[in-house]
Amino acid sequence: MNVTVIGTGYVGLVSGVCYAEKGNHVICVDKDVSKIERLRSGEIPIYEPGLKELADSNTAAGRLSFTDDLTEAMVAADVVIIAVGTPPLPNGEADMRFVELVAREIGYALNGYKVVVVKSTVPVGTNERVRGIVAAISDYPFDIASVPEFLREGSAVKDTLNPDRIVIGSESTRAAEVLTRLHQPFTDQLIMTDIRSAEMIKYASNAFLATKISFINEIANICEKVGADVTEVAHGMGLDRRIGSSFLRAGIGYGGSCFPKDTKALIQIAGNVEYDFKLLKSVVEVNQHQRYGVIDKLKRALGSMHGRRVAIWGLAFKPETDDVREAPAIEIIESLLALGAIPRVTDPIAVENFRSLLNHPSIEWCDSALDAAKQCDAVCLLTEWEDYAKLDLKEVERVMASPILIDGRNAISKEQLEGTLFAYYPVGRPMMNIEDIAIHELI
Ligand SMILES: NC(=O)c1ccc[n+]([C@@H]2O[C@H](COP(=O)([O-])OP(=O)(O)OC[C@H]3O[C@@H](n4cnc5c(N)ncnc54)[C@H](O)[C@@H]3O)[C@@H](O)[C@H]2O)c1
Ligand SMILES: O=c1ccn([C@@H]2O[C@H](COP(=O)(O)OP(=O)(O)O[C@H]3O[C@H](CO)[C@@H](O)[C@H](O)[C@H]3O)[C@@H](O)[C@H]2O)c(=O)[nH]1
Repeated sequence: MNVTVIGTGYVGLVSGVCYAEKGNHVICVDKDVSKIERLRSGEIPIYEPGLKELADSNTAAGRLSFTDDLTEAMVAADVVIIAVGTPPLPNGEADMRFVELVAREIGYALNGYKVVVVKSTVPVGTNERVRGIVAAISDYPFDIASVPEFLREGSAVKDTLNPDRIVIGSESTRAAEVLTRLHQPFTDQLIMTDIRSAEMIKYASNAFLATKISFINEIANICEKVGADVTEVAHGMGLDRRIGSSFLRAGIGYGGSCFPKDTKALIQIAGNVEYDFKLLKSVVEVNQHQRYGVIDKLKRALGSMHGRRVAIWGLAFKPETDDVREAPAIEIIESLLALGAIPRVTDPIAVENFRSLLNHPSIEWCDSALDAAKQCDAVCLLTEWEDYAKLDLKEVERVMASPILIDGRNAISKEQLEGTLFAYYPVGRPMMNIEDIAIHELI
């Protein structure tokens, strides 16, 4: 099948490469000419395990190509997939500008029957708007369908090639048949539904996962007060199949390009039909507050933060990605700067992206976790990179001014702490090594 994918962000690029991997001829289009040039020269602009190998082999096999010319890319297409961004507007609503512009471009480029798929995460009713925009421009026949994307960054290729399910929202038998043929090689779990339900499944799924995270974070906060261990609690809960063990890792809250934006968008979608989504509003509020637990623990350990050197391990919103969009690290570092502290920051791959978001003269950029810890009064682990869970903390302790470790992701093991004098502050678990007393009184 001939597939044209519009937008080469995470979703467009990964799904385009994976459609090619399943034997389709895929042309990926982006209006960002420099991105297309990089892709044509074999460079992958995002960090995503396994993506480059797959892109290279499919390009070499002649199944994958890149262009900035949408009209040319659509000539032979059976399916045209919209995968452009839907970033948040200041009021939380999704910004539909890019989707609507692409719909117009599709209208002008249409040259015969095609299935137009909306893969971007969009409010209910958007597919109908896209249909209206295309139909107002073109007389050629086409069908519209919603195929939301559920990939996670960092495991996007694996998720796309082995999805739990693929949701296909369509109201035309012809489109449903085309999209079944396109997606059957990925899974037997094809959920055929109407367009509005498909659009809603995406928001409801993200909102539910975000709810699990905020729920376990609140349980963690209570655990800290009553002396229970949230990792034990989550394990005990998760074994109940009705609950499930995933997305019960307590920490500093969710970030990334999806949960923060999609939860706020769903609150707005509900508000637009006069429904007050109270539960989801609390989920967002809990998440916003959770990151400041790191600052509270630092203050408890160090007293005044002015002039304190604080190492930050991890800037990305999660491991295995260089994406820093809505990363909790942003507000944590801003708070440290406001308190007069000196953040010494590091991340295996996200430093450059972070620097382009927040480049304050007081931030010290470091090459490694050990380098960042030098002469620091405390270390805060904000992203659970595997490397950090392997660090020799005795070595880290030696370079620090005082051995205080705030673990925002419960990533450090008991074994790592053994033989050190670290005051260890995890999330929702008992502290280890020394009593819960202010270190500044000791030193
Ligand atoms: N990032 C994820 O993990 C993820 C997962 C599931 C769903 N989604 C959803 O998928 C959509 C895309 O997300 P993303 O993270 O890939 O976006 P992104 O912002 O990383 O990339 C979007 C791309 O679209 C391009 N673009 C914009 N307008 C264009 C136009 N008129 N013609 C051609 N290209 C154009 C941009 O240049 C950019 O390269 C969003 O709605 C998002 O919510 C994202
Ligand atoms: O138990 C958990 C699981 C996740 N997180 C945090 O939640 C955020 C999101 O993580 P994850 O869902 O793994 O990453 P995303 O790439 O943002 O993927 C989510 O958002 C995508 C965009 O909509 C969807 O496609 C995916 O299905 C959905 O998982 C990250 O900050 C994680 O640190 C936790 O704090 N605790």
